[in-house]
Amino acid sequence: MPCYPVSLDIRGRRCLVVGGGAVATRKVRALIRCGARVTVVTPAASSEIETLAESRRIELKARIYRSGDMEGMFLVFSATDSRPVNSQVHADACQHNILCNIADQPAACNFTVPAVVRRGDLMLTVSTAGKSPALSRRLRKVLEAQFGPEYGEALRLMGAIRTRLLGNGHAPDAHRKRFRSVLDRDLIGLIRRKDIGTIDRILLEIFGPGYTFESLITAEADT
Ligand SMILES: C[C@@]1(CC(=O)O)c2cc3[nH]c(cc4nc(cc5[nH]c(cc(n2)[C@H]1CCC(=O)O)[C@@](C)(CC(=O)O)[C@@H]5CCC(=O)O)C(CC(=O)O)=C4CCC(=O)O)c(CCC(=O)O)c3CC(=O)O
Ligand SMILES: NC(=O)C1=CN([C@@H]2O[C@H](COP(=O)(O)OP(=O)(O)OC[C@H]3O[C@@H](n4cnc5c(N)ncnc54)[C@H](O)[C@@H]3O)[C@@H](O)[C@H]2O)C=CC1
Repeated sequence: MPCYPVSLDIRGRRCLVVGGGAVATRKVRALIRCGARVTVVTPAASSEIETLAESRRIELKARIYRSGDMEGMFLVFSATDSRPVNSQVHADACQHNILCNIADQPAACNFTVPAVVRRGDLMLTVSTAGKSPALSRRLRKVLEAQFGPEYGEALRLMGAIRTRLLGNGHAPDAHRKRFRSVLDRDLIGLIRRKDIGTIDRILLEIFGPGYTFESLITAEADT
């Protein structure tokens, strides 16, 4: 059965990470970057987890896992080196209906974590449904080489144009055509070459006065 892809907004949500080794640390790093409220439960933590706890960016419970740790969690990750502990976390998460990721048991995961390339708010992900993380990593590197920072900037520009157009009313058919034509005019290449003069001429032609690269790009902050 294929996996269902989603992009989760986890800002302010409580997430539990059981374990404090290399895999747990990778999960913690990704979670706090996306604004989650992270609790780590582990008797032995990596220095990165220790530092995050000291600066109060995460909560650290320096002990072995207990079923009660699951209470009130939005997502749960188990990355201990003990299969029975990981299985217990899985059983507890199932009982509480909480989505869980179990590091050593892809088949028991409700969700797996893909390899990620970020360019501003643009996110490219690779998943192999747990079959080959090495292949995910390899494809991530291919994507990284192919999609440079210009894609992040293009997204910022397209987002700003869209916000402004939608602010003036909905007209999906007309908007779709205009968005396609700006992309058809090699917007990405023009941004890569920093040819702002040509971009502004194209924007004027397609969207009319007031749509300049500089004004749009400064209006749109990455989230
Ligand atoms: C199922 C999943 C569960 C989950 O964690 O969500 C899972 C499970 C396991 N990983 C294992 C090993 C490795 N994991 C990596 C790397 C990554 N693993 C990631 C995700 C996932 N790993 C999920 C599936 C994602 C998918 O569908 O592809 C990435 C993409 C994202 C991230 O973790 O941040 C990140 C790359 C980030 C990047 O570089 O961009 C490497 C590569 C390396 O380090 O060079 C190796 C060694 C090479 C190899 O084994 O392939 C083992 C075996 C342990 C053992 O041998 O016993 C298991 C357990 C098992 O399979 O039993
Ligand atoms: N999903 C993935 O991307 C990968 C998964 N793995 C799997 O993930 C597991 C963890 O890998 P590493 O982080 O390298 O291991 P590690 O040995 O560095 O860390 C294990 C951690 O689990 C903690 N732990 C042990 N018992 C515990 C308990 N009862 N409660 C709470 N914490 C406990 C330990 O204190 C330690 O911090 C491995 O068993 C491996 O099979 C390995 C590589 C990649």
